[in-house]
Amino acid sequence: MSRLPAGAPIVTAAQMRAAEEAVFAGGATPLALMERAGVAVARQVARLAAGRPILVLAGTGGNGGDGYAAARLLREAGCDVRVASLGPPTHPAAMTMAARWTGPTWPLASAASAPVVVDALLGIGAARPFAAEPAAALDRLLALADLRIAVDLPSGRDPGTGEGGIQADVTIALGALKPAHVLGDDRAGHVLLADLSIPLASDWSTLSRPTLRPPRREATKFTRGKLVVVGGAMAGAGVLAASAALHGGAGYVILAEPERRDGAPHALVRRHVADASALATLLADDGIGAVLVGPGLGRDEAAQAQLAVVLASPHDLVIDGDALTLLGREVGARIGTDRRRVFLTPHGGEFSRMFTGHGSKIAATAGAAAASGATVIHKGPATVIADPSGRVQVAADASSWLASAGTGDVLAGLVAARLAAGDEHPAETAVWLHGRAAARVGAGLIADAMIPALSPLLDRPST
Ligand SMILES: NC(=O)C1=CN([C@@H]2O[C@H](COP(=O)(O)OP(=O)(O)OC[C@H]3O[C@@H](n4cnc5c(N)ncnc54)[C@H](O)[C@@H]3O)[C@@H](O)[C@H]2O)[C@@H](O)CC1
Ligand SMILES: [K+]
Repeated sequence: MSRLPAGAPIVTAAQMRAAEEAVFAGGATPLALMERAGVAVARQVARLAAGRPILVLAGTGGNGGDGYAAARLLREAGCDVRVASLGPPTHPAAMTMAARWTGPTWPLASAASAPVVVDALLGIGAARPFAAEPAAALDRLLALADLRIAVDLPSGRDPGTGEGGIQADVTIALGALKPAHVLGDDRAGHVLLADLSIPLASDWSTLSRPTLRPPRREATKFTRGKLVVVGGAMAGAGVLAASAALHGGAGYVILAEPERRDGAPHALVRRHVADASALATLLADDGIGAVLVGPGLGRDEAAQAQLAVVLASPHDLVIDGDALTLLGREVGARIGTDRRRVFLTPHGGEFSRMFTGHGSKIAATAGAAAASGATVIHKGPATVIADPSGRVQVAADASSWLASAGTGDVLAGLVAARLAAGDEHPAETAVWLHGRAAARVGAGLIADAMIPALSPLLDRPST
């Protein structure tokens, strides 16, 4: 997935149409807006085609209209352009754009291939799968192309969920990103955002770049963020989370472990906590900024007892891994968010054990945050962060090498560190640091290697 613009709004197809209507109410015509789309598409296609012949596949609706407009502009600019048409346009502005196109036009079924194919068949109005004949012609033309550029969406892709659709190398999102540009598989290819000057308001956006500041001059190790990580049966998970917390900005990290253990990092304060009552004693400390429970916790009775103690404490919490599975459907009832902030960091499986999500991953995560009162960091190829107020940020361009054991422990440790340190947006900062650290480590990353990559990011937030 490409590097998407930071902090860019993400809108549903319905919101996009409403925003367009507002532009029309303000005096712009649908034809003028379609021309803007055509200009944006033609500019990108000319750049990417670099002189190669171009075949524009034009549908019958607004998406096809964008295609006819782009084809005309490309031809005027001297490019070798042909159009393959799905049929006569039915959309009024598209009819005008088709009439203004005077270059060579073929029916889709009999069109000759070209090295650059521009897919302007279906956008946000895709209503059903293609019939057999256009589907076969499309497959043939796409297979023979060197470069496939989708206008607004790869045709057939569900704008809300990112499911289905043709395979594109580049997708030019028109006016705003839709969920399909950040969710689903990588069939949208490299996503470019074309600004059509359409005013938009949305609670959903791509992840913003965080504001990272060094500790205040008067900071002490305790005021910088005192964090307790509740370790469990799998010792490594707790160490990874606690190490990430130390490198991610917490001033004082205690790892509470069921057995006496030693080892690096030596900055980590290790406490032997034999049972739940010892944990309760450790947590009876007002100076604690946050508690992380879950990484390597296990799911046995001892783990249940530890989790109950953590939930009974008054501290802000990050709940991850096994602890999420232990909470299951009871999560909302058990976490109690009226006196504190709670962050849940599920992957897809853990999410579905807690919540009965509806709709796209964005909608389901927003629903889970509203229902539980917690901020939900729903991990995966696209990590969706939803807080209970309805605000959603999506990190969709993280390295696929992150699909590796222990990277979740690192993320949980980072969220907890930022929470303990008083970061206003701990989840967003943590996900950003996590993604950038993975990018720095690169191919073949292992979770341990991410940890030393974190500190330089705190120092140079713009990298
Ligand atoms: N978002 C924006 O601000 C703008 C959007 N425009 C374009 O307009 C598009 C939306 O236009 P529409 O609402 O007309 O929708 P589309 O053009 O995406 O699709 C609707 C058309 O395709 C046909 N169709 C649907 N499924 C089909 C199938 N399986 N096989 C064959 N035909 C099928 C429908 O009968 C209809 O004619 C956007 O995606 C974008 O490309 C631009 O023109 C202007 C600005
Ligand atoms: K398209």
